[in-house]
Amino acid sequence: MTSTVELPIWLFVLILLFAAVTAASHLLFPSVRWFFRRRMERAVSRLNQRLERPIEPFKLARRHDMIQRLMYHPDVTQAIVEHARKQGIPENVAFEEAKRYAREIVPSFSASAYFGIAIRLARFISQSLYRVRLAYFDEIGLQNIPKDSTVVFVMNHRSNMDYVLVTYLAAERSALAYAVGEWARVWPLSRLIKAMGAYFIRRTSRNALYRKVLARYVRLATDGGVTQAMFPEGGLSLDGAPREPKLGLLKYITDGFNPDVRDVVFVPVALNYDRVLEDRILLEALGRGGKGFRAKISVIAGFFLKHIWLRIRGRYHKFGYAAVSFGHPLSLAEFNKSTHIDMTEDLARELKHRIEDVVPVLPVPMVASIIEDAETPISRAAVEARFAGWVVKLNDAHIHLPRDDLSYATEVGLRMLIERRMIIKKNGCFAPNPEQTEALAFYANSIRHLLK
Ligand SMILES: CCCCCCCCCCCCCCCC(=O)SCCNC(=O)CCNC(=O)[C@H](O)C(C)(C)COP(=O)(O)OP(=O)(O)OC[C@H]1O[C@@H](n2cnc3c(N)ncnc32)[C@H](O)[C@@H]1OP(=O)(O)O
Repeated sequence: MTSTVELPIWLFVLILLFAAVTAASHLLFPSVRWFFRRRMERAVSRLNQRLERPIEPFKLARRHDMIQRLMYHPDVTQAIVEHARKQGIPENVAFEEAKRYAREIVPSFSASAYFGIAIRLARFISQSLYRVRLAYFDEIGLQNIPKDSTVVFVMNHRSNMDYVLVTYLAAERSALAYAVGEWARVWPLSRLIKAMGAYFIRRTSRNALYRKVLARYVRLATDGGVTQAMFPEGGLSLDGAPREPKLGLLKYITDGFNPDVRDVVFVPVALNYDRVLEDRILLEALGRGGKGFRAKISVIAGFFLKHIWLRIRGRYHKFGYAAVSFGHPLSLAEFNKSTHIDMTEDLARELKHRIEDVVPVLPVPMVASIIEDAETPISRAAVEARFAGWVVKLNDAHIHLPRDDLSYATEVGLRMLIERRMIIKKNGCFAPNPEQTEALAFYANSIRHLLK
């Protein structure tokens, strides 16, 4: 063993390199990974002390383990066999296909990314664009949600600001795992969204294997107590009115629901705005028969650059009020006790009802509906009088009157609608701008269901 070996330098260097890589992968990397995991666990346990709903161990599980759990679940294994038979492909090929779906769906939550970056960014963006208000908050209902239940926030979808606002407003309570459509599955956005703990879903996928993997993941996350957030409408409202709910995710949550394991509590969330950032783009899509929501990067960049320039020149105004309501929670265990022909459908209808009930009534939507309903041009005093009338009639609804001042609220509504040329002023009276009737309707439609 003591004899010397003569080696060419390049071979000696190669041997050294292999030794270094082996040492790193077997010694250094695992200890670095252990170090960072310990650090993350300490950070999370500190976080959990202040969160109302602590981050669940399920969410912190290693992504690889979660994918394995999904892949070897009997339901998924059976779906793989069926898929292979139907497609006439070998089972290992079907297995790899299912694994691809699992990798696409399963997030890799990072508490530091969520609480360190996203929450701060969400607060900054929300407060710099809007006067953010909490319209209605069922304090007692939310406080009485059992700690061991799984909470699912179900919300209406009016703008991409929805999840920014709700993430910011729910920050003290918990980290929300959103169900995100395929539109966001572009690198690097997809990595960021997975780090937020959100999971990707495909809409209109007719692939039974994919849907089985998705259904199983939703089941695992729900049994794991993960606080979730979803938009049952399945997409942004194009005309401003609430859309019919899609049933898939709700079905995946109710299928196999066992109240003895863990209750599921749905929290209805309703959002409304004096100005929806994407309103023109949504109306364009509506004009194209709802096909394709086209938000060009150049348009978005131009929009923000214009407002940064206005801010530099001190002429920037926020986009009015943005309000969020947290409605009366629904316990699935309780809901399950009453008889249902189609539980999922009944559940979807009840949640839609609870969301719509608490949609915040803001100055612009209210003034827009008053002017849209007026047969003839209407004076400012008449607008204010009708506004006052609705405040009385809608005693259950959540009318946000800035400064608790009806006259000021009327002023805000009229000013913003004039500035955006959705209404015109002639001889002291206000009327819809004939070229902007859809835009005016877009805001009126958000509360139309309350003005019945
Ligand atoms: C800057 C700072 C930022 C800070 C921020 C931080 C965090 C930020 C994270 C990002 C956050 C982004 C947030 C994005 C927000 C969106 O992307 S919203 C759009 C995506 N979300 C959704 O679509 C949710 C609602 N959609 C669904 O539930 C849909 O059903 C699904 C699951 C997508 C599937 O849709 P689909 O393919 O059209 O199929 P669908 O006909 O609805 O039916 C599906 C299932 O429902 C069943 N079903 C249908 N009708 C019935 C019935 N009556 N009874 C029972 N079952 C039924 C069907 O049988 C089928 O079941 P399976 O055969 O699969 O078992």
